[in-house]
Amino acid sequence: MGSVEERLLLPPPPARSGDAGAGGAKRGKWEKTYLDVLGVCCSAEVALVERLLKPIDGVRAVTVVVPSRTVIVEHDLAAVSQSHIGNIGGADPPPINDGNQSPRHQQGDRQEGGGGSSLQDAAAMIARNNNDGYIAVRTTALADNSTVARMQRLVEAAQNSRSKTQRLVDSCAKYYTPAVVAVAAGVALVPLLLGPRGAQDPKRWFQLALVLLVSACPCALVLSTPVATFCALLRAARMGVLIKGGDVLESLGEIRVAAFDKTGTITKGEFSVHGFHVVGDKVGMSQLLYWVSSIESKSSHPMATALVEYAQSKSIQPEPTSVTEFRIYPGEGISGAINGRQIFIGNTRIMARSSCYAAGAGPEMEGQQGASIGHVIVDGDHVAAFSLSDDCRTGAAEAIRELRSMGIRSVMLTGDSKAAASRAQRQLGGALEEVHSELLPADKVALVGDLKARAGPTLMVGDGMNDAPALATADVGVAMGLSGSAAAMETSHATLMSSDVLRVPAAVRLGRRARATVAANVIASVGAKAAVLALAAAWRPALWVAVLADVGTCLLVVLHSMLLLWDPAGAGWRRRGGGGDPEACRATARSLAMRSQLAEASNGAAGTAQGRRPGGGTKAGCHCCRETSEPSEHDHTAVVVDIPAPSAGAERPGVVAPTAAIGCCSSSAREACAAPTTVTTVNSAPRGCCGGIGEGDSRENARTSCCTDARDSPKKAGKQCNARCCSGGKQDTLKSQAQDTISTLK
Ligand SMILES: Nc1ncnc2c1ncn2[C@@H]1O[C@H](COP(=O)(O)OP(=O)(O)OP(=O)(O)O)[C@@H](O)[C@H]1O
Ligand SMILES: [Zn+2]
Repeated sequence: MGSVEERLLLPPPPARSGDAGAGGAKRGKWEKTYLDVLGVCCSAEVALVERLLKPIDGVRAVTVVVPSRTVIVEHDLAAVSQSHIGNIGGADPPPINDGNQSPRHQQGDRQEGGGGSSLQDAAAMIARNNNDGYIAVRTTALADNSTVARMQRLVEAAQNSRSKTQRLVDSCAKYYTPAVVAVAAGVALVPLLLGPRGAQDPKRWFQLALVLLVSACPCALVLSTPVATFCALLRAARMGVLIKGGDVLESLGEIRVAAFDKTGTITKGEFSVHGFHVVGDKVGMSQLLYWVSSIESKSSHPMATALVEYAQSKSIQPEPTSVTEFRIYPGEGISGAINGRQIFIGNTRIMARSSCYAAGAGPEMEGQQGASIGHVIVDGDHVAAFSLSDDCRTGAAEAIRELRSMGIRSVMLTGDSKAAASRAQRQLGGALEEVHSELLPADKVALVGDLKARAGPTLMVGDGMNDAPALATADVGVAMGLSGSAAAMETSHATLMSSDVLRVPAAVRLGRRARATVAANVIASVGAKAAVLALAAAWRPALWVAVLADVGTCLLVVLHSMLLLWDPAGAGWRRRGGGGDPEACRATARSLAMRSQLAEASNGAAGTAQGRRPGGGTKAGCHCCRETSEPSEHDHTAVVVDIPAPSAGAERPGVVAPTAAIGCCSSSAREACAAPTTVTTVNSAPRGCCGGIGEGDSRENARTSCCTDARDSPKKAGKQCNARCCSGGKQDTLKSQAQDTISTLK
């Protein structure tokens, strides 16, 4: 515990994203301070954090959210300052702010965070980009009222409610050892208590006490859960599912209901536009497509991509820079101002928001069975309607049927229209047991809560930012890692590293196997000890039998847990670096490349994008599967970013550049890689992807054979390059996830 305490008290490196920070949110007389404390990595440390913070005068409540490594301290600002709390909690002192945003936002969002540089740096930069001008800033709402902040609160509430059971378990555990020692001492002292008659055989009682102490040694019992969990997490990672911890695995095994988001989860999220019709004669088609595509190019919604492409197919080029006042209305659509016009695009809800009450979609849209209908409102006038649709993913129906065969109900929760939801249900052959449509993010949360109450432990699979609160509310939230939003990945408890929804039943099955393994381990370890004790009490206490049973059950538990690595589907024991699952490997590579792309997009990468194949993905080969992965038809997001090598000495060890990234073993980038290519650091790269690379900590360069044909050994190929095989994003949870994967794959 001492070392944990040290870690918690150590101020984290200021430049690292997500390590530490503090900020506050005013709650009347009381202040809430949020600390991102790197040291909190398991629930065992919750009690320690509470012990550190609760005794402070003026602190009313301390909540530790383990998954996000956040400590929320409610305190009286007059009695104890934020910086005092921050210092004790191990975070940088909180900066002065109006107290509206949690600092746990990642680097790009950390204006108020304790990262130490964002707000100052930003001001200096703006003052440099505007020497001769001036900047007018108008604040229209408190950050506390923003959608992101609201979602964050929903997420937080969901995560807080989960840690209570864990606390109960933790508080029981701390009484075990003292209790055993006390009982053993009692047994040893029995002869004294019994008086002269009992003292005849004090040696026997003493031996019995020793046997009790050895038998009570909970080695096998303690190993029974973590070893099984470790093996199951490794197995999950190999099949392309990143699970954020053993408790998630446990919950996976209990799932009774699976709720699926539609767009991007059950369906591909690749819309095609069926029709785009101008309503009235106020605006021409070209003008309209220009406005719509320019505004949509700022949105990450799958419909936006389709509308932009539709405009481009009509030779209209969007100009996102001409759009101002861009806003997203989750579950409704988007809005923006362009050429002095206020434009709203979305479903019927957005019409109400824009004070436009059109009679209907228009006769052109009639007969568009099962399509999603969208509307365009310009300065309060309904000027266009469009229809689009997308299709279910391959394997979605099979996944749902498989879940049903396991006794799990499947439900759809979608923000899309009833018609679009019914269309998906028809494509699935009516496999879903319930379909709920036209839901806002809060509706999804309520429905997940309802499913939990009436049907039992619930799993939610989703991809969008609008799914994040529901993912957090579910017993297990699973994000679509390949195409999903950062918010969904950040909030979820597990991430699918491919678009293959069949991994969902596979993960649940693994969760069940892990639970059964743990149960058998517990029974074996407790049973063996009970047998030894019974033998000792009934016959004679033999210390060697107790020791043998102790070591034997430990071995048994470990070997039994390792069976989880066995793939019952027939692939057997998969070795790292040879014969891995090509699809999982390929998917991991794609997803990590995608994350690096996201990181690049948000921060502005210092690098050049190479190997980008619009609509075709990147040819990627990974050592873990020893195969060169051909892109599938869905590999749209794959990207390879090679960072040119800096001049000698330019590399700065310890400088974290989370945006710097390269794709996984790109063959197409071979030439570029033949020249030394250096990635200074990748703080979340699951190095196992390329098998055998990446010794040392995450800041070191790895010399790998990434750029050579994946089938060739590094020596045979004769070319080596300094390269990180795969890079991840900058989120802290993703980082820890990746680090978990690295250690498991190691
Ligand atoms: N960028 C956009 N352009 C046009 N319409 C949009 C946009 N974003 C959202 N909408 C409208 O809002 C509706 C709800 O969006 P939301 O993101 O909540 O759910 P969804 O993606 O359609 O479905 P799901 O919840 O299954 O992922 C969409 O069906 C669409 O009609
Ligand atoms: Zn979705």
